[in-house]
Amino acid sequence: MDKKTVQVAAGIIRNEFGQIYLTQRLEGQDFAQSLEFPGGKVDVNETPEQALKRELEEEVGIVALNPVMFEQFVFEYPNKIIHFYFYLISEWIGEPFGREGQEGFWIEQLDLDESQFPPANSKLIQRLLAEMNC
Ligand SMILES: Nc1nc2c([nH]c(=O)n2[C@H]2C[C@H](O)[C@@H](COP(=O)(O)OP(=O)(O)OP(=O)(O)O)O2)c(=O)[nH]1
Ligand SMILES: [Mg+2]
Repeated sequence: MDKKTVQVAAGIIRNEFGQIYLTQRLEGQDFAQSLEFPGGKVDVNETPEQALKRELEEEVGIVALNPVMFEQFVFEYPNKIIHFYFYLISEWIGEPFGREGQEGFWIEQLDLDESQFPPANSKLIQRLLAEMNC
């Protein structure tokens, strides 16, 4: 059977101190306990940016302002293919929190650790780390 392809939009929420807001995936979700950039699947009739804004309200309770496309890529998992849209969010309304009961916290960009994320995130994490080393 062909693998299904889904689109996922997620936000790299970065504050004025250069810290990034991460959440931890919940038990029962795929990649449970992995860290993630908040976000989720793009619904039908939705653009990735609309999905991003909806997911960030639902998951971490913020209204994202002026999201900037950071990276898009396709990653093939054993059971599905995901087209990712990662946006950088530097402006928002509200204070992010784990609105669905998940853990959430701020981390220094330099302290990102790809081993704590799902495999699809590796290159993105490397890019964010490299930004800090130039
Ligand atoms: N949000 C997010 N998802 C990621 C990241 N890395 C990664 O591989 N994923 C995968 C995990 C999931 O298979 C998929 C995102 O789907 P999701 O479970 O967040 O979707 P959703 O919020 O719409 O949740 P649901 O309603 O389907 O439960 O992308 C990431 O950094 N952020
Ligand atoms: Mg999600």
